[in-house]
Amino acid sequence: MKQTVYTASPESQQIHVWRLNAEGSLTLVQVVDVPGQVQPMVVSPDKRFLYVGVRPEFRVLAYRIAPDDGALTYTAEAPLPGSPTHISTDRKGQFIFSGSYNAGCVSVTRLEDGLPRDSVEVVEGLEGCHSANISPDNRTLWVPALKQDRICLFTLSDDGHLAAQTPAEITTVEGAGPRHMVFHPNQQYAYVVNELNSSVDVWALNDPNGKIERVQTLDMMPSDFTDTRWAADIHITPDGRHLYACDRTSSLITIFSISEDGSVLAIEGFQPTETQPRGFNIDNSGKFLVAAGQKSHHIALYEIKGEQGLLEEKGRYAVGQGPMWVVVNAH
Ligand SMILES: O=C1O[C@H](COP(=O)(O)O)[C@@H](O)[C@H](O)[C@H]1O
Repeated sequence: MKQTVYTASPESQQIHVWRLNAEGSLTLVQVVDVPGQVQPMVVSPDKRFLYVGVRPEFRVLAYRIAPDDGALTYTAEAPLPGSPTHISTDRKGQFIFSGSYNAGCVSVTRLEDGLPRDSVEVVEGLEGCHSANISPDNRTLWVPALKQDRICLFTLSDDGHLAAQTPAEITTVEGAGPRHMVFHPNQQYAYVVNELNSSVDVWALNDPNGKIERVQTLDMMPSDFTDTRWAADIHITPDGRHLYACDRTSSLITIFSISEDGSVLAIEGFQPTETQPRGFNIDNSGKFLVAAGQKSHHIALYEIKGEQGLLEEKGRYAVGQGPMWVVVNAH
């Protein structure tokens, strides 16, 4: 399996393309100058395209991915209704979802043969909208509205429209600020990182009547941490055994183990990382983690080790200015 790491650096308007070598190192393949401040990125389910959200002219750009070395070629673009804070796709590669924190909306852009075309839906009134996450069955879009302490639930129709479900939302504790999330591979649990109180919620999805219940809330900070909490990103290993979440003030990655059934998290340790880690990701084999330091202008590569999933640093690399998003593609 070949793997490519993409990092987005909005301040220098660049995407760095890296080959991830099996022994745990990165080799620079390409530096792409992007026509705008590049922030969120996602690879299409068929691995042919990288979609990136840019500003100040709000657009999604599509880059074709070279199958041999992962290099990018600009191919197409489409406008977005607000500054793209988060970009994702549905699981069939028919739609792009973009959440906008500043515009308080989520939008759906139709894809045609992998290329972004027209906008088919915009839902407003989602204050501090921070991500859009399609469920494993491709039916429900989970949209955290950070400033409203709620995660809105929409049914995705075949033509890309979003209909509020009943109930239309789940709520966190007051002041939590739900931001990013991941699903367990067994499809029974979701894990949400809350920005404003640096906690992680475990949501159970296995109720026979479809009720979504919060079954655990964990403080992700060390017990002696007293500074401002400012969590950012969360990722899970493909085998569902380890979960990681980062906090920007402390520049720590919290390492969690996950119980066999996915229902219980336990903190295994804290990994100091690059300054102000706003984005990180895990490779497709579950062996490596790459974290971006928005203030260090470097990325760090870690090997995920042992039963506890602790992180061992393998190297750090200069990227562009203000790196804040990491994607890993297997091809
Ligand atoms: O993480 C955060 O994100 C929001 C939105 O970011 P943007 O890059 O889409 O403008 C930001 O305003 C907030 O302060 C920050 O904590």
